Amino acid sequence: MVIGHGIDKDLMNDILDCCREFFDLEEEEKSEYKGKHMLDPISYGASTDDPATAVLFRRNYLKVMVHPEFHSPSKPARFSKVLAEYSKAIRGVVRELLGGILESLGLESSYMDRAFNLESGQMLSVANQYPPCPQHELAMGLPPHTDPALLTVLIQNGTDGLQVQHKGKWLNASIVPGDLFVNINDQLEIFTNGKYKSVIHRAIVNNRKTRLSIAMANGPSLDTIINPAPELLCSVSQPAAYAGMKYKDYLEIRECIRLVKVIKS
Ligand SMILES: O=C(O)CCC(=O)C(=O)O
Ligand SMILES: [Fe+2]
Repeated sequence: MVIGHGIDKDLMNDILDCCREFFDLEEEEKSEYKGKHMLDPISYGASTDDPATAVLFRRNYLKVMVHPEFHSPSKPARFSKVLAEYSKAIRGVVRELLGGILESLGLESSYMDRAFNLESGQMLSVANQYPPCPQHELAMGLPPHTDPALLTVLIQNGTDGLQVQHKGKWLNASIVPGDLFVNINDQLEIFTNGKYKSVIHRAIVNNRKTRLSIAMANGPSLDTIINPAPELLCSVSQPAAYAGMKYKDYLEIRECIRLVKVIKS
């Protein structure tokens, strides 16, 4: 949890309101964004659209690429302005956090631009809406997963539902409005050669209130290959435990694995 991050609370409430207003639009207005490919600049969808997730999962989502190119749905009217401002603020916090993480490993914070190409890094805004579900104990919002990027920064509308796996147990993440919940992602696990682990998490649903969360996923640029940092390796005691690949290929392989699961189910 990150507090004292300096992001205006009104801005956090505004972006949550904009996402809620987007989900409240008529279905025809949202349908132009129905996603086809995971690298579409804007994609809107529901777990019920996908045969693999239709029965068990209850989630609507809106994914928007906000960096290095900025995109935004045209409605609600102020969405674009608020999303641009919020993305910029999150990028600032992420730079600070990554700098601290690199220093904690004895590395220079300038690694961020050399190794991650953060200046042209891919940033994806993922808004998740989980409507109340009468049989909530039989359903789920999002299945257990790790996020593929470097760091994800999440906020929510005051209703909990995120769970994090720790020592084999699911722990509820209670997120205070105004705080930022930050997860380590796969590319950072690779870079640190497993010293920092990508966090396994999932979202559960409730039978009372709609939950809204916004996860800002901050990755390297799509062409970057992240390898374990040579400074953290020793050929005898700490050999590289991961093989790097282009971030774009990594994302595509993950998507293929997901689709294979859909076909098999
Ligand atoms: O809604 C949540 O709390 C989790 C969202 C999430 O894990 C994601 O968007 O990757
Ligand atoms: Fe996630």
